[in-house]
Amino acid sequence: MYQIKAIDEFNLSAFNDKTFQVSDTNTPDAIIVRSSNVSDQLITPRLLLVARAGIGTNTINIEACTQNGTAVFNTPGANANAVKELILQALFTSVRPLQTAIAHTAALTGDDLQTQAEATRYQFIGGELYGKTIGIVGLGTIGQQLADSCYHLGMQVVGYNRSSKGLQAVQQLATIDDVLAVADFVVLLLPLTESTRGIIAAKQFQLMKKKAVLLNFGRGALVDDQAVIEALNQGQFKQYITDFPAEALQDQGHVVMLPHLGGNTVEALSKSANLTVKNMRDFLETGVIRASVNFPTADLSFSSPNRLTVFFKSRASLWNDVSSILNRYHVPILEMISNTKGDYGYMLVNINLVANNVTTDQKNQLINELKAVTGTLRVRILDNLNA
Ligand SMILES: NC(=O)C1=CN([C@@H]2O[C@H](COP(=O)(O)OP(=O)(O)OC[C@H]3O[C@@H](n4cnc5c(N)ncnc54)[C@H](O)[C@@H]3O)[C@@H](O)[C@H]2O)C=CC1
Ligand SMILES: O=C(O)C(=O)COP(=O)(O)O
Repeated sequence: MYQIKAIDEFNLSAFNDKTFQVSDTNTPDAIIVRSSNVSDQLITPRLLLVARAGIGTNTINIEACTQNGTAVFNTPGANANAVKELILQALFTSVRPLQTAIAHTAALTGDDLQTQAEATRYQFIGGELYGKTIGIVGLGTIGQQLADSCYHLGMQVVGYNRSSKGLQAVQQLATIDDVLAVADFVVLLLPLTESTRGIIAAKQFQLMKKKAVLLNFGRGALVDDQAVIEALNQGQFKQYITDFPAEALQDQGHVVMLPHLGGNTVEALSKSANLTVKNMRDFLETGVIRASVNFPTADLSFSSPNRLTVFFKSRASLWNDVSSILNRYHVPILEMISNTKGDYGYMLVNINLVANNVTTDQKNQLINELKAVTGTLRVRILDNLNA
């Protein structure tokens, strides 16, 4: 029975069956998590997978997981529309003073509210997004969806991504600095990695238009908060809207903080949770990987009573070593698939232990011999639950 540990709040009813047990153990087989930190202490030899319901994996030590033979999953695209809509809402709110206008209207007293409201509405003259330039830094799933929406709103859309995307709605510029120099609104939608940490700092603010608004929906640490405060104080740009609150930014003028709301819609949470459960079940029960952060894709129909799965650091004669061990145990290979991702590989091998009279002891010996093959990082033999 697989022990599943949930680090954040989840509805785990999908895991209450004979195969899975939700548990508070510190040595789980699988972890399900949102944005919380996954402590390295949980990456034990027993840990088969970490499933991130969401996209950002900066709170998971991916390298340690890979070396431990632990697959890491996330849910690409599941919350993209939610984030896009929140950014649009933030953009609209940044050009029309809606909150103050609503508060002002609510505070009016007397008989003729309409006349009073119209007499004072000049205080709330806003601007339009139409015709303005939006610069999107990070043209992944969210960035592309945002670019399309902004294009259809009549905005000029420029963007930067480390790889060229060939997008119709976006004029892709060569550097982030090029984007900062021309944009009225800059939206950060990068993942947090060693190369993106602090990517927007003092030098970048000097390039921005004085009336520009910076919207950070990627991660707080993409931006140097102290430099934000200084740049705003010096009037180098107009406003910082961030989905990642920080003490340094509290009570600072021209800073708007949201409590990490981007993916927080019923629809996005449900899509992420469903995909997470599917990723986990597929991998634990059949070894199949449709999309993982660190394991290669591998999908093979589980048409045999048993299946061997091996995650390994690629090496020329590894397959020869694995197949000769299977031969020695008289286990024929019925079907197999092997794929690589970077330096690592993953194979699914359909086998039949029952027909070949392999005892439980022999099966355990077989697993130990396979684990001893140079380069193997995780070896599993699965029983076909539908056989
Ligand atoms: N505020 C919120 O609640 C949410 C925030 N996010 C953040 O937004 C990020 C993007 O999300 P998605 O678009 O779904 O992910 P994605 O993986 O589809 O897109 C990321 C894009 O960034 C590009 N990129 C990576 N490193 C780069 C670099 N150094 N320079 C330039 N481009 C680089 C990639 O090529 C890719 O196009 C996530 O990693 C996460 O940190 C995502 C979802 C919700
Ligand atoms: O998917 C992401 O990267 C997000 O930032 C959303 O995270 P959450 O699941 O809302 O904690």
